[in-house]
Amino acid sequence: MALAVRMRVPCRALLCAGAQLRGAALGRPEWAAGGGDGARRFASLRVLVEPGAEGRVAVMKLKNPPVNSLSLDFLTEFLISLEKLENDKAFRGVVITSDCPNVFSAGLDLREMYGRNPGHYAEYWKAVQELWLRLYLSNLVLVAAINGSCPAGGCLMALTSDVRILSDSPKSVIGLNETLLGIVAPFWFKDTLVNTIGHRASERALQLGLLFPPAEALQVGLVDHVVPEDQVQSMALSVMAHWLAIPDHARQLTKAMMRKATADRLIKQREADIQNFVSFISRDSIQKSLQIYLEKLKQKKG
Ligand SMILES: CCCCCC/C=C/CC(=O)SCCNC(=O)CCNC(=O)[C@H](O)C(C)(C)COP(=O)(O)OP(=O)(O)OC[C@H]1O[C@@H](n2cnc3c(N)ncnc32)[C@H](O)[C@@H]1OP(=O)(O)O
Repeated sequence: MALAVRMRVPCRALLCAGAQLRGAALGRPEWAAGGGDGARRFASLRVLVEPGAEGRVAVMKLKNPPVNSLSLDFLTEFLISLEKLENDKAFRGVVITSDCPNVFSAGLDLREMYGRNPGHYAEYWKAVQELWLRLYLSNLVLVAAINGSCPAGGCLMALTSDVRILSDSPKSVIGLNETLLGIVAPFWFKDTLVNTIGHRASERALQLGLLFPPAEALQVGLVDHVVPEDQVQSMALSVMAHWLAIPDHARQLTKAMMRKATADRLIKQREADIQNFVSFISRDSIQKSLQIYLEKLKQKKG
């Protein structure tokens, strides 16, 4: 138990207080609790949480259209939802999936990293760190039901889960493609990938910014199952049942033992990591790369 207690993310209360303040400033929180069998259902603008069939599992649907990019507001709502679930002893597991067609998450919101001021970059990066720490160290069983494309920060988020199920569709590519944008995946992105697929495969994937199609993602170990699109959620729930058959305390302590060193590496240097991000992202050359990438995304439509 002591280990589980030590694993709690520091400054969590502080960030959440900040998150709620942000919400209030934006006219939130707008949590809508359901009645009847939906007593434990709640929703914010961008995150919908409903109980799965078995009651002990929640299904969290990300709905920040069009592509679930991880904006600061979205990250804030995501964190609050996760904290609610962590604190509700009724829940033992969460399936994370997308409410946006064909996209699980487009990753970090490029508009939060382009043309803003250093204070904004710092606030944003702190929220990104917090979400990663909270997901990576979660006591809950997390299953990512990846029902669409899953680049960069989307992939990072999926990699924090205990199990990944990917839909078998040409759109469902997954990977840390940061180099394609002219940016560098931070060490904790890299560590999370290495812990999943090993050093050599990570080195290749990171340098080339590979986005793996389903069969290759399965082969390299980036995902655990590839299933037809309409079976992603049912597969996630069935895998969840298997994981929930293990006593929580033993599973949680084992998870903590496996992940603590990786998380501690960031926890010990959070502030330096924020400063590093701010100075990197503020560089003219990086801003130029992001501008070009954003323009390419827009042109793709025309
Ligand atoms: C030490 C320093 C370290 C720095 C490390 C920084 C780390 C960054 C990690 C990241 O996550 S960076 C983000 C990387 N993400 C991507 O490369 C994905 C980009 N998006 C896509 O490839 C596609 O959008 C998609 C996800 C495959 C979906 O394609 P689809 O055809 O369905 O939609 P689009 O028409 O492309 O997009 C719709 C709409 O959304 C905008 N958009 C897409 N992705 C993002 C994003 N990540 N952030 C902000 N906005 C995004 C896109 O521009 C379109 O906007 P419009 O206004 O409707 O034209």
